[in-house]
Amino acid sequence: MNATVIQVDHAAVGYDGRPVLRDVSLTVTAGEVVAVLGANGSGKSTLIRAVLGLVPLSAGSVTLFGAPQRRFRQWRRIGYVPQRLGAGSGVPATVGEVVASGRLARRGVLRPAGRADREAVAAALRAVGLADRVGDPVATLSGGQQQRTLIARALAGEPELLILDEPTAGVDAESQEAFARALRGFLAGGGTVLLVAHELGPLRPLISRAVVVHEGGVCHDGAVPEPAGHHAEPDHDHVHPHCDEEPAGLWSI
Ligand SMILES: Nc1ncnc2c1ncn2[C@@H]1O[C@H](COP(=O)(O)OP(=O)(O)OP(=O)(O)O)[C@@H](O)[C@H]1O
Repeated sequence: MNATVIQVDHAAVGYDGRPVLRDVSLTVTAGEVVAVLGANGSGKSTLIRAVLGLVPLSAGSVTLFGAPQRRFRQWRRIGYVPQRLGAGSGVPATVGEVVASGRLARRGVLRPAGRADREAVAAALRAVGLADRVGDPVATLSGGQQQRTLIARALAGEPELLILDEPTAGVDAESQEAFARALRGFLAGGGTVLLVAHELGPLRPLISRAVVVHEGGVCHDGAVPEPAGHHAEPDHDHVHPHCDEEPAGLWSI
């Protein structure tokens, strides 16, 4: 059996005392691609922030690579792509600089970039199809290309686990395909993925398991729900996860 990469046991999270997640348990093993699905505001981002220790648990526990999260120090084993940078973040950095920043945790800020760093940055840019944009300011890229830049930054750190918050939301078809290709390469190298998604699109065949969050709890953990009803056309791949005990219709996401 593959090693456990993420284990969440009976976790509860709240903001300012308001509960958002309650009694959530989740296991991700090496080589899996687990998609977290659910309606807006159901707590998907909160769940992955809790896995990363970016929000504290009010109950339960998180284990990363077999270590209790509060004692875990090997953060370079994890690449994180947060939800989209707001438009006009004002960052004048070039694509190459942003991707190179993904090497910092590996090389230490004070050591100059070496050949391995440069090669990792070049490989990550090729993986997302942006090698020809290396010198361009990030602000001049489309939203989808900016998202690919953030994915390349995470890949450049050569992580074992990628955690992605809606990597394809509002991203054009070309960027979605580029992302699916990059993910395939990452998986072929033995990587593990936890991602939040609304539309699976070209990612669908890569997903090994879906976890559906509803009203702060996990109501489904298993096969990827099929697109339903009039959304079933091939070009419309919204996911409509249902839970047995819930009436249909509550689930549109
Ligand atoms: N930093 C915060 N402070 C206070 N409340 C928050 C914070 N972040 C999220 N929330 C609230 O927690 C709930 C869950 O939010 P979360 O972002 O986890 O949902 P989500 O499922 O990822 O939603 P979406 O699909 O819209 O991204 C929402 O009601 C949200 O308003």
